[in-house]
Order: sequence, then C-alpha cells, then structure tokens
Amino acid sequence: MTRIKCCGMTRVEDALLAAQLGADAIGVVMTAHSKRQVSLAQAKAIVDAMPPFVTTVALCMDDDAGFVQEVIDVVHPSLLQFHGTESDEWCKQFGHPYLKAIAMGEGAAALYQLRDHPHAAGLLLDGHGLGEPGGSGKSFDWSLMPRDLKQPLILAGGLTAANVAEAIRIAQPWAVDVSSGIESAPGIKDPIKLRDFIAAVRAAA
Ligand SMILES: O=C(O)c1ccccc1N[C@@H]1O[C@H](COP(=O)(O)O)[C@@H](O)[C@H]1O
Repeated sequence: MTRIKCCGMTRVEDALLAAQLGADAIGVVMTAHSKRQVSLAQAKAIVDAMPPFVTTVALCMDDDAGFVQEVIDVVHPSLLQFHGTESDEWCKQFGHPYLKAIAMGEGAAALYQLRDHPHAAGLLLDGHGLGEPGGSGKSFDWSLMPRDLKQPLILAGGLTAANVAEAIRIAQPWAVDVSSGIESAPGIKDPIKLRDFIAAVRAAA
C-alpha cells in the first residue's frame, strides 16, 4: 500500500477532510519561503484537530534553529520536514524525527544527495531545483527513484489524480506527497481533487 501525505494545509476543515478520505499524513508549511505559510497558532490548530493515526508533518526550509525548536514546542508535529540545504548534522540536532527533501530538478546529477542524510526517517524526492521552494507542481523523471536505499522514499512534485497511478507504477515509492495537485488556489484544498487523488492512489495499490 502506498501511503499518502497531503501537504500545505492552511485550514482545519481541509486537513480533517483529507484525514476522513484516508490520507495517512497531513503537512503544514511553517517556512516564510512559501505562499502556504501558516502561523504557529494555525499549525497547532490543524495538528490538534487530527484524529489518531494521522501523522502530522511541519515543513521548514533553511529556517533558524530557534524557530524550528519553537515549531516543535508549540505545534508538536509527529515529524519535521526539512526542505532546504540543511545538513544531516543540522537536522538531527533537534532530536525529533524528520524527513529530508531532495531537490531532483537537476535529474540524475541530483542523486548524490541521497547518501548525505543517514539520520532522516525518510527521504522526499521533489521536482524543484536545489535552493528553490517546493509546492510548485514541478515533477521529475520518476524512473530515477532509487531502489537500493534502506530509508523509505516519498515521491513528490507535480502529482495529480491523473498522473499518480503512473508515478507509483514507475517509482514504487513508500509514499506520495501532494500539494498543488489537490488545490483550487495556493493553500486552499479542492474537495473533489482531494477525493480523486486519494482514490487514484488506493486504486493503484
Ligand atoms: O508547499 C509549499 O509551498 C512548499 C514550500 C517550500 C518548500 C516545500 C513546499 N512544499 C512541498 O513540496 C511538495 C510538492 O508540492 P507539489 O505537489 O508539487 O505542489 C509538497 O507536498 C510539499 O512537501
């Protein structure tokens, strides 16, 4: 079964609907590098509203350590997601489980980054270029998804209900992560797109 993370939640009702429709995880974007940024209070409200067994992920990108610690202390996410140029050493300083995003915009040349994060709970391969924010709807060559890594791999970037089955067939990820493909506007989730996306992933399994 391919797990599903729905990212970029800005409203409690969207996150609740994702959970009800069967999402395994929801994400809130804490970094100012995003048009989906939520405040600590908004993120806490979304995380607190989640039912048991839904993983909550707080996304940071080259933010300062004090801010990341505040996110942990106030929001209490199950996982952090570091989406910038953070090193393994830097990410593990918080003693909190995390995903590390790998920018796949440069294609095969980007794969060297995969060995640099041995302490990450999982690696999230996204279609944007190094140093750029995600959530842009950019995909990458799914056949580049490695098969020989011990860490769970999460496929992200430009996924939609229309292409996710093919993406899963080619990349065989542990999980898929989607943001703009389930939106009507940045941070506003579209119930039909959300439903169709989750149904497409479940049908692919
Ligand atoms: O969503 C954002 O705004 C964002 C900002 C900065 C870094 C990462 C961000 N989002 C991540 O990118 C994936 C893929 O997004 P999309 O489906 O291509 O729109 C998203 O799920 C987040 O993990």
